[in-house]
Amino acid sequence: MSNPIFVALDLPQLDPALALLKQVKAHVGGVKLGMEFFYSHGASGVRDVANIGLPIFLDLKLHDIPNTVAGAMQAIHALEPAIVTVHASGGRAMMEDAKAAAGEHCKVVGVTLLTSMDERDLARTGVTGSPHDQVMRLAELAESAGLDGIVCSGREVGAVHKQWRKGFFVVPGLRPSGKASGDQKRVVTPRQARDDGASVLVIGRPITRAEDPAAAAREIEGTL
Ligand SMILES: O=c1ccn([C@@H]2O[C@H](COP(=O)(O)O)[C@@H](O)[C@H]2O)c(=O)[nH]1
Repeated sequence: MSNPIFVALDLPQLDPALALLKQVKAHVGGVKLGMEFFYSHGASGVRDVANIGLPIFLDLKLHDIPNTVAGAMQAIHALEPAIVTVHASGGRAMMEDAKAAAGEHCKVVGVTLLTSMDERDLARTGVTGSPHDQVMRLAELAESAGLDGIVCSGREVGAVHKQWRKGFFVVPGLRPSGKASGDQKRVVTPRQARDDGASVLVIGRPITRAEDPAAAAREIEGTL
């Protein structure tokens, strides 16, 4: 099995981000670039990262009307991302149009419920029920819209995997045992998520903020 770890390169400066990626490259299978990276360094920053030779996951969490999201998907074709995110709560038509506009080799996955949210946070948005129920509901919607998979926490991935056998499941909110959760609330270990059916393990700070990022990535890889 190829390495499922995608390191989340949430760093404000381009050169240190590229240097860090070169250090950890041997121990990860891809790189995840989110809003912090994209808004700071744009398409040219993405190309600089792509030159290092790892698959690119553009975690832009698109969420707008269908026409606008489809236009954004077309605009990022040239960057040849392997994976792009949209918010599943943007609705079925938005997800259908996002998938239709994506490049042939680009997986489109729907963010269900952010891993930084628990039941109380969800209730404050006006949604009653558990995070588990909300993830299952949005997973069903994403599948019916033709997406490749979803983003969910490791607490739900086992159940979603049973319901959507061919789905592609991206799991952030991962912490090796004993490491600080920070702002993440629905947390599991990388090994647990992998055993429960995660296709991609998104790991940021446990690697990028480690004293020795290459050693941290190697250690996590060794637990899988
Ligand atoms: O529900 C979600 C969706 C996306 N993320 C992203 O994953 C990484 C996690 O970083 P850590 O430093 O390992 O906590 C980050 O880039 C988020 O934007 C998420 O955490 N949860």
